Amino acid sequence: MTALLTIEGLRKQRPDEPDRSLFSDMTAEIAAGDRVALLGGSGQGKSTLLRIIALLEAADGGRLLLGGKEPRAYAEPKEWRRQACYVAQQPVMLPGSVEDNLRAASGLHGTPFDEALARRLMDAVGLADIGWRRAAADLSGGEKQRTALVRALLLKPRLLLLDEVTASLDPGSKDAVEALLDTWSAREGAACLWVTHDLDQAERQCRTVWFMAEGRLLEVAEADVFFRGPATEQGRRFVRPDAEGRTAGRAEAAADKKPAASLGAGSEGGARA
Ligand SMILES: Nc1ncnc2c1ncn2[C@@H]1O[C@H](COP(=O)(O)OP(=O)(O)OP(=O)(O)O)[C@@H](O)[C@H]1O
Repeated sequence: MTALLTIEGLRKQRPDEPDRSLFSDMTAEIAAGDRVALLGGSGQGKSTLLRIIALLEAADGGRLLLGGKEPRAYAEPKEWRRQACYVAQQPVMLPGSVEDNLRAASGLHGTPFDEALARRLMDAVGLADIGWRRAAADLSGGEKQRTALVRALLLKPRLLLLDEVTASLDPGSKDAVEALLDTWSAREGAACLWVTHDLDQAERQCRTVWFMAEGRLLEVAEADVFFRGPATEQGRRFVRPDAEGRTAGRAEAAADKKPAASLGAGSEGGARA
């Protein structure tokens, strides 16, 4: 079966030092509906890789295929980006109101705006009471982050590129977003590629880990195998258990499984084949 996303020998030079690679020889695949955590220390190029996959930045070598097709086989980059949607850590709100932002995707792609779904999604991320006429620029960082996520989900992408999407959220909102993405991924068959520094979140949300270190994809492993014992010394140092067996990135209270989000009646309508 054709992978949803294939990256082959991807290479990126460092923006500040073009003679040195940021990463090279990145080869991996994501299947439809898969959930992958892209882990690694700060500055490895995780966000850069997500942005390359979303065609927001160019690679310096290698190939990308989405649904078995290269970017040039798509009529326009926006058609690729609708299917492989990047959700930024620092979300950019478009000028105008919350509603303008929620309607942006349908405006761009000429598809009808599903207001009922937008309301259910805003409810699921804890923004049921936010006024849609409010200026989007005035929202708090966490409100912007959740609005940007809902805006992305309304596109019904096949691949969500999630760049630390819960980083500005309080614990309750973070749980709500995780529960929504759980439900959404199962219901829509959307694959998720998570960049997160929260190892508990990675373990809860993902079946597969891609571990980046030393400018390469050093390990691709099932998440439970990786978290039980990384295959490389670099991986073991990254996971680094303390005396109680926890790792540096783990929040103590976060080990419990979170309840699934309810999207209410009618949200099955957009399920993909
Ligand atoms: N536009 C840019 N100009 C100059 N340097 C950049 C630019 N974008 C990224 N970099 C550099 O490229 C490297 C990789 O950045 P990137 O944000 O992709 O790493 P990361 O693994 O996501 O890091 P973190 O975990 O800290 O978010 C960093 O050294 C960063 O400073």
